[in-house]
Amino acid sequence: MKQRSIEIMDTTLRDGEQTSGVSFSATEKLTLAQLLLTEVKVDRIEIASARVSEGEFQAVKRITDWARENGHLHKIEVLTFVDGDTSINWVEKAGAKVMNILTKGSLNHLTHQLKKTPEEHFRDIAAVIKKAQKKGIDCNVYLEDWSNGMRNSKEYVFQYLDFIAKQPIKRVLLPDTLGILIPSETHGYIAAITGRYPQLHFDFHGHNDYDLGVANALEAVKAGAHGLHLTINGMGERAGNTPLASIVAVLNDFQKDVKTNVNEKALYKISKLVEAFSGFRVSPNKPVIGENVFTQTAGIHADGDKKKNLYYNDLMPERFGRKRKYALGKTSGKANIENNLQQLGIQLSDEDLKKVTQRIIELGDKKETVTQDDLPFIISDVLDSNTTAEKVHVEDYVLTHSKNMRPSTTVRIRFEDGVVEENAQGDGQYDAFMNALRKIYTQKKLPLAKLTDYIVRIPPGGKSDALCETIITWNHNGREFTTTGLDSDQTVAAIKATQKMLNLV
Ligand SMILES: CC(C)C(=O)C(=O)O
Repeated sequence: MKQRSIEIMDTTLRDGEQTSGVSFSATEKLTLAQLLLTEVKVDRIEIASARVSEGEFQAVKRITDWARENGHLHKIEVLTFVDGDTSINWVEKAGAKVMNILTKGSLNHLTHQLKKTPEEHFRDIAAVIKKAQKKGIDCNVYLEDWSNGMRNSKEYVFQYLDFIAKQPIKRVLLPDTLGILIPSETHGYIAAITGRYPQLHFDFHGHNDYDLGVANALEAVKAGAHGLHLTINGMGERAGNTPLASIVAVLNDFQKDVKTNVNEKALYKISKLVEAFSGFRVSPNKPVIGENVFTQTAGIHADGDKKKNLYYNDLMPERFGRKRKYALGKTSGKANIENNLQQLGIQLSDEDLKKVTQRIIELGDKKETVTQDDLPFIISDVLDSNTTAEKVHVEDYVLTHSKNMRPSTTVRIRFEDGVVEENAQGDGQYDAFMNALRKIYTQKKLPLAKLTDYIVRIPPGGKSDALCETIITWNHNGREFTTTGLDSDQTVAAIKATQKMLNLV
């Protein structure tokens, strides 16, 4: 099948930066520009608005310097205004070669904001294009508020397009400025325009106010649009712009008669980088790039995946440089855990698997999220307590913590010959626990190992805050040894480590 190429213009560095509270530094802009063009392989990038600030000027300059040396200069675009020479001079000084001129795409905007007639506006636009041309700068034109223009002043839009069709411009950029379009409307408007002006190149620029950014972009393509404007992570004013990753996946999977140059494998990486640079967090359920979107939580899905790929769809994580994950929690079940163990290369007996599953369910019940990285620690903890023949068991305890009073603990320890209970205060809850234990051991005239070191840490590599590991070093009659305890609570983890010690001396 012959495929039509869709030009992808990324505007993360211009419209995306209009996300409330976001500002990229010049270095961040340069890094993202380089990655967008060389790794993500979008066709063009819009990197700034002219005249904004000295910082913005420096950022544009650094990007155009790099782009000139690397053959990308004509892929770098700057938003400019119908302001005589001002924007043109700014763009020229910054070394850019393409400007996207912001013009009016609705009679309402033209009349009430610019207070001009269509003829006056067209005259001003033509003058700007002419001056830019003389300086060797290419022009595209934005029809701001175009979607409202089509709804309420179609005649004006066509008058404008008749005018612009005679101008030496490269592309006409059609923004749904307020994100008000629904897909059928987008299709109708774009089809009418591309049908009437087959000689012109049209880009669709969507916003996501009704969560229809992707659907509108798809319809624009179906109706004959030649290019799309997108942002990484759907950043942008209000509800943002059409997200690049989502629409690329949709086009690749559902619109086989078109193709883009975008490299799917780079989409997750660039998403993470933009998230880090912007501080704008990606929702975990954001398609393609969200943290959770390739994580199966329900055990039944993991079971189906193992049996015959029963839950397969085309949206495979590997396409985007990601991996399928199986969540560990109270609904995860045996199959999820087995999948994780398989990925880690660990084999367990049925009995041990049951115990590990039980521990994960207990943690899940406490609303803790367990990650794959936590799994080896849970296994070691559960299986460790299996193998230690329990002579001594910490049967019950009460830990109290109060303001202006010392923490206290009541402990009940079961020995082979009966249960002993004591209480004590301490500098902290664990210290109080140890003081009570010491009383019990003194009473029973039993030796107790001395604590020499105490470390608390989140299991290394663990990305969740579900668990902490307490590692205690003991000395008994000159012999040093270490025990560990794992729990969501630090003191409980320490008590578990202590119980192991009681059974080792
Ligand atoms: C500034 C303009 C071009 C814009 O982003 C829009 O209309 O959505």
